[in-house]
Amino acid sequence: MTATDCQILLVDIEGTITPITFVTETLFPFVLNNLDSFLDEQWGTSDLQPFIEELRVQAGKDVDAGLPEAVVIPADGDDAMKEAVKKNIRWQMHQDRKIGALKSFQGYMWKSGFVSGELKGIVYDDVIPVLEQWQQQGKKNYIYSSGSVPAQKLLVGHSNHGDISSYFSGYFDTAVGLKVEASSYECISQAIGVAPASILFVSDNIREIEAAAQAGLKVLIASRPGNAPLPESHPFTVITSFDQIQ
Ligand SMILES: CSCCC(=O)C(=O)COP(=O)(O)O
Ligand SMILES: [Mg+2]
Repeated sequence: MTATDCQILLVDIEGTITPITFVTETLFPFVLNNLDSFLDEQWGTSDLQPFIEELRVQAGKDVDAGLPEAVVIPADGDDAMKEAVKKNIRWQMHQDRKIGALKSFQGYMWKSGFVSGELKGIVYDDVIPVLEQWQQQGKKNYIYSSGSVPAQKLLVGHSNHGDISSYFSGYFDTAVGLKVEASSYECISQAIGVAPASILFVSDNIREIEAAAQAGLKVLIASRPGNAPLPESHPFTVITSFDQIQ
């Protein structure tokens, strides 16, 4: 079976359909630059509360796991807690952690930026015709990213190509498991209701590609400007543009 025999195109975001620089030079600075004022304004609101609780629970796990420099978040709700949350987020973002609690919070902060138009998701031009073509052929496109599902929807709903969400039939984040674990791809295959071999996964991260291949998915590595270098030798096909998907 070749890639075009697949029924499902499952794409990563950062480094695959979106430049890494958009994430590191636009999305992440938006959080870091607005963090203090955002938390000062939103502190105590019921909308913010679940995100803070998720961060607090994760901080407890990080401390228990003995992570160096892990920042404890107290449960008292006062200024000390707010300052610990700020410190915790900065610590996690400094390490570019792909942890659900951080990703959910980032997505919550990005919402105002995408809705106001200050943020516009960047999607490579070569991606759009392929999404369109797969859909026209009765196939389906999905996203699997470490970014939270709400953040994924914001990015494709407010992109440089307009609202491209109609090309996507569904979204997965690390709620199904880490992207470097084969079981996550088995979960996705079950959730979509197709055999792993009918799914083509495209990602810039070779560890994710290895995990997906182990689960039986077809895989392609995306090599985009600015992506991390790949090992000299590996068994996978590399594409530099989505028009090479065939
Ligand atoms: C709107 S998704 C934001 C990008 C992000 O935070 C991220 O971690 C993307 O990771 P990926 O799994 O898509 O490489
Ligand atoms: Mg990626």
